[in-house]
Amino acid sequence: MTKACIEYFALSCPYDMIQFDDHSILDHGQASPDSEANGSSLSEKKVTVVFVLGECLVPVYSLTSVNNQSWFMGYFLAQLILCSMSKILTDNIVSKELVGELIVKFVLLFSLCGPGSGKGTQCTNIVEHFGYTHLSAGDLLRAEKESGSENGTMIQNMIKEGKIVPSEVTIKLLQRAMQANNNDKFLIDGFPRNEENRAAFESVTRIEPEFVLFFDCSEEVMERRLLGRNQGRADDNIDTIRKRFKVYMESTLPVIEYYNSKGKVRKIDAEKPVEEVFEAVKSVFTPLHEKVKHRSNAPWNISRYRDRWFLWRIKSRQVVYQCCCLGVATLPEISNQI
Ligand SMILES: Nc1ncnc2c1ncn2[C@@H]1O[C@H](COP(=O)(O)OP(=O)(O)OP(=O)(O)O)[C@@H](O)[C@H]1O
Ligand SMILES: Nc1ccn([C@@H]2O[C@H](COP(=O)(O)O)[C@@H](O)[C@H]2O)c(=O)n1
Repeated sequence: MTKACIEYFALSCPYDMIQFDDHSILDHGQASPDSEANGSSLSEKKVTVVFVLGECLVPVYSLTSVNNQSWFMGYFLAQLILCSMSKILTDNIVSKELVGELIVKFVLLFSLCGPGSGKGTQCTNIVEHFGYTHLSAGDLLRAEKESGSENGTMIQNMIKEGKIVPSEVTIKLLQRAMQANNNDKFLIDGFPRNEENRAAFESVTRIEPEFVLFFDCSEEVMERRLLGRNQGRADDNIDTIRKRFKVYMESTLPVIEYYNSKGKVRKIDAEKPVEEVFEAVKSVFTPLHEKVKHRSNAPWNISRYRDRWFLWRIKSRQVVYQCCCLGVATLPEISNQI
């Protein structure tokens, strides 16, 4: 299992080791004003390439170019991987520690708490303070319903009943939202709501969360907050609220227990005032934020290899490369652009 793209290896590989089956890469290099992509320097240069092992191994063959440099590096990587992989691996694996400085992590966090515990409120604060992209599974489902999608009626009924929408629908919405965003830090709120959500997400995306936020709050307080929310939500009525609590106890708590057994849950007392809850949230986020703040500012790109979509980015100067498989998907709107 690739843990949020953490399984990296670095390969140090001289360019002349690569058997290009097509000289266009050299032609492209000569045409490029960029010295790293210059054909004459190819044979002299040694590069370190960081990439993910496992299913994400062959990611960047059909890629959209954002600029010449990243096109070049993407093409180079594809060639590197397509030629004698086993030789490269056995001869050139550098220790994971060495990669530490180069790695840019793809950070994923889940916020999994009872309805009305204040996760939406705190996620807004986290976005402002730490620069995460907040994806609320509930918001995505509500927007999908409003968009007139063929799943609209089903989603509406499930929300009204406080039931959990089938994973394939929710995961597709999450994937799309992640693909449309260049950020490398995602905070996914209200997901996974049950074991099926969790298992399906991990199997499709191969991503595990860095940690899971758990806002601890009694039903009494959550109920009072939901009834006072006044946002016109179809599920903020006492009947649906009770159903949601039942679903939460039966389906969501086991997921929290699962992550707890893996040491990933960060429990926060959510009954305190908003500001105090956020102080506790900050103390959870700050160490992680410090750890990854040297990340690359290279943009994320999306490409497809065979039936899999990949999110990738390359920083050419230090040759930092990061890739994340977003799973098997048919996304015609994106495939048309590639
Ligand atoms: N710590 C807090 N103290 C008092 N009120 C709060 C606190 N946090 C949030 N609220 C209020 O409680 C209501 C519910 O909060 P919020 O929408 O953030 O909950 P949620 O967990 O995202 O709910 P849902 O799962 O239904 O989307 C809102 O009106 C919000 O202003
Ligand atoms: N993973 C999810 C998340 C939400 N839902 C449905 O949306 C409702 C509202 O969710 P909030 O996160 O905004 O509270 C929820 O009660 C579910 O009906 C879902 O199906 N799957």
